[in-house]
Amino acid sequence: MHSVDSAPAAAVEIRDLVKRYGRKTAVDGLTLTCRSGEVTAILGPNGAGKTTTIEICEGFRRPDGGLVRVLGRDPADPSLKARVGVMLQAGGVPPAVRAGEWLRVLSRFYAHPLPPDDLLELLGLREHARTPFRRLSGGQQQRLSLAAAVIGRPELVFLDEPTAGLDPQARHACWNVITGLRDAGVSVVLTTHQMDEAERLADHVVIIDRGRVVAEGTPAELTGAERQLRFRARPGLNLDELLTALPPGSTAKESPAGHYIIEGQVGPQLLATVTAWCAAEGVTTEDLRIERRTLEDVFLELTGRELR
Ligand SMILES: Nc1ncnc2c1ncn2[C@@H]1O[C@H](COP(=O)(O)OP(=O)(O)OP(=O)(O)O)[C@@H](O)[C@H]1O
Repeated sequence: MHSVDSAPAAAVEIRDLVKRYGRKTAVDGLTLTCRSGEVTAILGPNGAGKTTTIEICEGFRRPDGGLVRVLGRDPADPSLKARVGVMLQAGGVPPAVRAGEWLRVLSRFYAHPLPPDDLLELLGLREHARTPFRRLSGGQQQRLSLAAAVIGRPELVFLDEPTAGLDPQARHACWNVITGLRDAGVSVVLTTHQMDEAERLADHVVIIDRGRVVAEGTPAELTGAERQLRFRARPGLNLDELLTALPPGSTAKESPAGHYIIEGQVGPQLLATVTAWCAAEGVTTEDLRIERRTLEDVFLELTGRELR
């Protein structure tokens, strides 16, 4: 029996979401689930519909179609305010307010806030506690926004490109805060177009392109455990012929044009066979390497385009 009061199985449930801006369809039938207690990364190139999707979940935009449930409720439900953390862009902070003061003010709205000083320390902002918001650098303002999103110990946090433009040290500080949230059982939904961020942080990765989900899974599921041989060469190589030279069970594909991927028992023997075949065909290879697939590769293979 389904009870209305039971805890939702999913932190966020999105079904057949559609959002149009005039004639432009930004989100085009998107379906995804963000599980409770997990970090879900929504990964996609510029304009894929990530921000639109997340702003609909935050209750800032209304969808044109489909269903969105956040902690089992409509995103506009006012009771979500105390339970959901949102990382706002700089706009929400009074320019003259000092960083530490801002966190202290916000913390008073919550029953069990995180200590503001701990957050400043974690995010490398301790020396800037007395700096007015307008005097903080862009990256410092961004970290303060992250602190503001999590200070109320929310059950769920939405982070739209939380580390875009940060230097490596600040990025790591943000990653630590995000993994700390997950360890504390908080559900995190973040958008990114940085592969390493998704691979590093996410339990579940949803790759979107042109407003639709093109693939999803754990980073390991998406990239596969297998190693592969990759190289670039002129487009249109006769892969059927190459396959006859390779051990049974090997696969070879060209995706996109001029980019070749061989999978199977990837080792010295396979490498030698491929290079010998290319030499016999008069094919010059570039960038020949054996490696695990990255999310970047997955995206390129799925869409034929680079992620950035
Ligand atoms: N307010 C708006 N009015 C008109 N078009 C919009 C508006 N907001 C977004 N779009 C368009 O909708 C599409 C999806 O935009 P969105 O910002 O959701 O993508 P994104 O994946 O977050 O991209 P980015 O990584 O660049 O932030 C884009 O083509 C964008 O130009």
